[in-house]
Amino acid sequence: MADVALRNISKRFGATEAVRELSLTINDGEFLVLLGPSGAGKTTTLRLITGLEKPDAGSVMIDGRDVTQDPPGSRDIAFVFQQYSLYPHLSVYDNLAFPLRSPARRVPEPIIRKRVEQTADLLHIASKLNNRATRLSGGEMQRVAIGRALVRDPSIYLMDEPLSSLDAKLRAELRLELKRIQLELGSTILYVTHDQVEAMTMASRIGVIRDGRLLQLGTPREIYESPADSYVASRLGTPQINFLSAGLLSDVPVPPGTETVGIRTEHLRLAARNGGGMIGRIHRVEHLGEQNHVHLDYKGKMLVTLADPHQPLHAGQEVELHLQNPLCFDRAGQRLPAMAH
Ligand SMILES: Nc1ncnc2c1ncn2[C@@H]1O[C@H](COP(=O)(O)OP(=O)(O)OP(=O)(O)O)[C@@H](O)[C@H]1O
Repeated sequence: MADVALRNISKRFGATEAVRELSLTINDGEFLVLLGPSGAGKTTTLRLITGLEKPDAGSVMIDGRDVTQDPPGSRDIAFVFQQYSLYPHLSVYDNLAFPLRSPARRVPEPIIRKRVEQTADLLHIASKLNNRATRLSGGEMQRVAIGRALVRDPSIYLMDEPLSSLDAKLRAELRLELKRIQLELGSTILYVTHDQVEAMTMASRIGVIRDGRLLQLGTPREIYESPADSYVASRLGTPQINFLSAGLLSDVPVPPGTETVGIRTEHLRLAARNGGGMIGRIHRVEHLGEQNHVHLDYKGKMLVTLADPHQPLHAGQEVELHLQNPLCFDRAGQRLPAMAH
């Protein structure tokens, strides 16, 4: 495995600036997740690393070597796509062996067998090695697709939303497995997704990307607790963070220059009316089993928060809102440091 670095990389397609002056280092053994909406430039970033696209400016470095002008085949990168790209007429075994059988590699058959069997064990598909690739469930196919990357020992694995075509249960299962495998093998992975749960659970660090720009890079905790701006704050957290104009608050100390406060569910406590300043009216309570989503109207603005299912709350009820350390943003949406206590 190796370090991979992008230095000030830009790529334009006609009028679209897909990637703008993006710099990023993926450290050896790191699981870095690029999180961003559709069209943010995630796939283009991966394609620039593989060499399938050439940057207009900037460079790609692998282990300190500038590979910007090198052809894709020489870069020693394994790529897992969104859709499983298996050879349908081949068995699972032959699909897994395929990357090792290229004439350039000349890997002896006994070593291929060993690598394929180890990989199949790792992915819990050892019993399926003789199946035709098409005779597998969606989850098994995607395991084989991931396995085809894992049989090799490249500088880096690039993964483009590899779990997005699976149902929620399989996604959750493979998320855990991918993380386990990455830790076990010490692999370097750059993984792109628009799914915040994948980013939060698997990443060593998350890079939040929008309109081709890297907005913030940090551990999941840093990104969640100390977002650089209101957009980054809105990318993580369920229910989504609520934004309120600072002028609507009463008795909540905020730093000078605060235009908007960001209220996550853990910043908001609902209580029975008892003379407090901020009164909201419950609009709807959604019962989700282990918790309730409470939608409430505060001065004409709808807020959504979580509440304990045992707390007696119902539509039409008036409650007090108690804010604890909400996030504060200036006019431009940049986060302001919290007030000293
Ligand atoms: N070959 C191309 N020709 C023209 N425009 C392109 C090309 N590839 C990407 N783009 C544009 O560049 C921007 C970034 O696209 P990219 O595929 O990198 O986004 P993404 O973050 O991977 O999105 P998604 O999550 O939908 O895959 C988009 O506006 C897209 O339309």
